[in-house]
Amino acid sequence: MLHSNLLRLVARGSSSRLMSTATKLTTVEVNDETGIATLTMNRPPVNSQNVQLLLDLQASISEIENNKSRGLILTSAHSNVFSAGLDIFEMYNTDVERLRTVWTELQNVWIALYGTSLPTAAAINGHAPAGGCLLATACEYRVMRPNFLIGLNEAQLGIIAPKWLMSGFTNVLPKRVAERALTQGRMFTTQEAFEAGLVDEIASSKEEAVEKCAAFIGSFAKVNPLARGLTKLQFRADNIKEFEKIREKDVADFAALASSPEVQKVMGTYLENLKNKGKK
Ligand SMILES: CC/C=C\CC/C=C/CC(=O)SCCNC(=O)CCNC(=O)[C@H](O)C(C)(C)COP(=O)(O)OP(=O)(O)OC[C@H]1O[C@@H](n2cnc3c(N)ncnc32)[C@H](O)[C@@H]1OP(=O)(O)O
Repeated sequence: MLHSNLLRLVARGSSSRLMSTATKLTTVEVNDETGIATLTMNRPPVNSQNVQLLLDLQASISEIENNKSRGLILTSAHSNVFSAGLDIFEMYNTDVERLRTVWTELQNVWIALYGTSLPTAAAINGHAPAGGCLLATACEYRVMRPNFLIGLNEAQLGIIAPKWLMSGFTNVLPKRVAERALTQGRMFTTQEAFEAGLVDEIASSKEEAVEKCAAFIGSFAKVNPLARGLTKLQFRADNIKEFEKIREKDVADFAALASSPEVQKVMGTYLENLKNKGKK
């Protein structure tokens, strides 16, 4: 009953409050009737994850946890990109300390999202490569618009994704599909992602994606939130424990790898290709 009431309210497009926007790069809006918070990334043009966006995401997740929201929907303010992953410009031609900060803040966002007891869902309204896919797979449910791409393409960039970064991905895909995709650095189309189980539903618009995410969160309306949250965290405990054991070494390993001349060269070429793409 509660669940169907919730769905009706969602469908009617009930009013919502814009909470503190934390900063300029994310906003949090709580639907007054459903109590579900929508966290929107807004760093034009592609929500590439620089340190500021990563810090703002953490602040917004904490805000949502503290304001008694019933769940969190992550989405993007842009029409064709959910998030382009880490800001490669911020990692290119920089010092080791900056690289350590970038990676530490990426870890912090991931653990905040993966490890929250709140119900979480991603309304993937555009491309979601690398760090974009990481955020989407840290959530419990994914709804994606058609004709976009999602995946962990690190292998194509000459980078080995650490285990924690793969864990959301490997949790939702059969092992052999995940292994092949990760070793190929494969980007899935929306349809392929749906067929493989990487996304749960396809929606024709962002609004529909957000509604479907809200319906997923609404499906827990009759479940005790404490029992739900603790059950979720038991499922995730092994990944979280393993991550906590290696997190400092992982920062050092990333900074050493990303600052190496070979990887800096790959980044330079990659950035050049991205810039030239726009001129073609
Ligand atoms: C080499 C990396 C080495 C180490 C890092 C290890 C860590 C890995 C985790 C990561 O997250 S790495 C990031 C990986 N991300 C990607 O490979 C995505 C690259 N971007 C794209 O494929 C496309 O931009 C897109 C599919 C996301 C969107 O395509 P479209 O809508 O056609 O936009 P444009 O390609 O024209 O891009 C617009 C604008 O944005 C800039 N940009 C795109 N992605 C990034 C990024 N990740 N970091 C910084 N900047 C990015 C792009 O250069 C364009 O800039 P203009 O100034 O030319 O407008």
